[in-house]
Amino acid sequence: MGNEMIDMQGVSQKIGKQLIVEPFDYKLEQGQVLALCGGNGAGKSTIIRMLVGISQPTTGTVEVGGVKWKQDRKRYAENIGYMPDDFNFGATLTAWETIRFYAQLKGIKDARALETLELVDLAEVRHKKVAAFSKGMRQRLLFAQALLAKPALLVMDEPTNGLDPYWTATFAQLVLQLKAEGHTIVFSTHQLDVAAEAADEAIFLNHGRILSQGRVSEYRQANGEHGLHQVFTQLIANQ
Ligand SMILES: Nc1ncnc2c1ncn2[C@@H]1O[C@H](COP(=O)(O)OP(=O)(O)OP(=O)(O)O)[C@@H](O)[C@H]1O
Repeated sequence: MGNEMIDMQGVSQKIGKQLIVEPFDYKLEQGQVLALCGGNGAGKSTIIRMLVGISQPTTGTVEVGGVKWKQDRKRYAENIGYMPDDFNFGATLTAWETIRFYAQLKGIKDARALETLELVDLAEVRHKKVAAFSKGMRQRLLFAQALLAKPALLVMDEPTNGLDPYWTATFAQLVLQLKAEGHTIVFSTHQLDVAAEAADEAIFLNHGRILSQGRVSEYRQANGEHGLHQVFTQLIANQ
């Protein structure tokens, strides 16, 4: 048996009569970074929701850290930190009150809560209300929330959405830093340059179908500097 953090076998998702994600198999080893790449409505969030256990696949099985959701939901969830897309924190709370709320839910000490805010450069503004935060600052708070418990698997849906160029580049660096600390990371993105910089593997999706999956280094080797853009454009053109 390999050292897999994620093992998805025969996974698909149907909503009503519509096949949202076609059946696929995928394994990701511990300590690796995966980027889910695809346009609007490709199925990225649907795969992420199945991975974190918010929704169950119509067919197939998902294992995280050797645990199936149905076997042991608590242990399954304990492995995962999740940054959803499109999430609004309670706007009446300050950033500090917000992160402490999530920390206390998980039995995490204040020192760690502060450390995560420092990591996303929000410690100094932590006593400001989240209502006064920009979209990018809220994204960074959401990122901090996902990191609180130092999860073995960090799953992020469109994490760079709303981030300025500085924070987009910083995000890629943070992913590499977290990888070096041993985390396994999955994130979805429209930004192929972020995928190229931070990911070891990429999955290209379109209309719920995986068109290609492979090592970023191999895509780069085969297609040069603009490897991922080239692959994506060709895959869509060949559809
Ligand atoms: N609850 C639902 N009911 C019906 N259709 C759904 C539902 N959830 C998702 N879909 C459809 O499934 C498809 C995939 O959606 P999904 O949100 O996974 O895409 P995505 O790749 O994350 O897109 P985006 O980049 O726009 O966020 C879309 O066509 C969407 O309309």
